[in-house]
Amino acid sequence: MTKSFRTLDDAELKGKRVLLRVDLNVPMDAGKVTDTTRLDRVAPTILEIADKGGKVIILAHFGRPKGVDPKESLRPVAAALAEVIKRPVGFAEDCIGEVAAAAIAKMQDGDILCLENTRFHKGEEKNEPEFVDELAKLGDLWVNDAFSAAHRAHASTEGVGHKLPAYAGRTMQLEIDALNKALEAPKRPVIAIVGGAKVSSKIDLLENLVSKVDALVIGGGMANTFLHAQGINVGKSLCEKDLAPTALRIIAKAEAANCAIILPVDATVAYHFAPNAPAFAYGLDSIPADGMILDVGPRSVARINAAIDDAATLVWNGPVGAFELHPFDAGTVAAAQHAAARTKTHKLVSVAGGGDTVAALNQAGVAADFTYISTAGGAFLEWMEGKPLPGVEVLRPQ
Ligand SMILES: Nc1ncnc2c1ncn2[C@@H]1O[C@H](COP(=O)(O)OP(=O)(O)O)[C@@H](O)[C@H]1O
Ligand SMILES: O=C(OP(=O)(O)O)[C@H](O)COP(=O)(O)O
Repeated sequence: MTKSFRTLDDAELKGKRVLLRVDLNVPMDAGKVTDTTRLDRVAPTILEIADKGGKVIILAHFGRPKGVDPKESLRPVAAALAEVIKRPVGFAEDCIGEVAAAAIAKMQDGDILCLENTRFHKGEEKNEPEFVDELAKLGDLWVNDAFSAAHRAHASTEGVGHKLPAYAGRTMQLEIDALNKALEAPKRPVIAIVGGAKVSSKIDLLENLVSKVDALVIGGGMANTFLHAQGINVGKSLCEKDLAPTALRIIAKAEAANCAIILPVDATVAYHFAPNAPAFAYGLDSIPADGMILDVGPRSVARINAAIDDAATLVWNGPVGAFELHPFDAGTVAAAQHAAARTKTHKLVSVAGGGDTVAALNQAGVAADFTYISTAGGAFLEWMEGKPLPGVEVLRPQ
């Protein structure tokens, strides 16, 4: 599949200003990167361009800021990237305009520069032509190595690819090859686990996913919206109540497609989100009004593990609990360990992806036991649905 793209093998890089789109949307805690998987994965592309004499100009987003927000700066991520690749990484406080142009003008061949969060400009997510032009004039060619952001038709993930010669980076190539290999003709039954907190941006894709998989486990923040839709009181849990009709539609579609929907049957509840906060297992008929569901409960874990036992292939995006803080990691860790053990005994092909999901599997110490770990979460699920990804399509020769 990747043969239909131009890759770094086809690019003349020496002396060129290479706009390199990567995904630096890494998990952070108190200003420190807590999982470097996405940085590790883009390192080969950065080093190859630099070593071939290109000027590496990194474009990336971080979080979902509304305008400029110092809390969502890429500066600490650029510093972490420098540690990973063991090379200096410069930083410019804007991704367009004079600040960016001046920093690029100072670059020598082989230098690496990270530009500030592209999402500080509203033109990024809107893919505005003026913003695309501002980005495009900073480079001679564009390399897309952000498979995990390829489902976004944003200026830096798609727009610039129409303005400059476009190439796939090494991670982009590897991801598509590996996913094709693992999932092109998946062994059935296929089970998907979808959790996490990005409810509104991921719920729609469940609608198509239910026709591709035999069972869908819904956990994490995503599950709360489904529970609420079924009339269950979820207290103060993360829940997007306005999406209840969507959740009910997905349940109906799953029934029509013969896809089993596996929702939590109990919950781990706390009254505040803090390390080692007192936590209690509740049945779904008795979630306290002032409590928050922060993990699936023990009976739900047993159900998830039994569903994994029935499957030949697992795809997973989104932790089933707020795994960053103990004890709310219990459900995710237990399911991850169970899937890893079955993969090791060749009973399961397991593919998991997403910035936080991979961090959770690393935390559980089992990422290496999975068949394949993708950097992508939402993009991987959209790929799974068979949807064209804008950041991939733009790489195909016109
Ligand atoms: N019940 C829950 N309540 C609140 N947050 C949750 C819950 N379950 C999971 N999360 C959060 O979901 C986040 C990950 O979601 P998401 O970004 O969708 O995953 P990924 O980055 O793997 O694609 C984590 O920060 C985790 O704490
Ligand atoms: O972290 C990402 O996706 P993921 O949460 O699906 O793994 C990507 O950087 C995309 O981020 P976005 O969902 O804010 O566009």
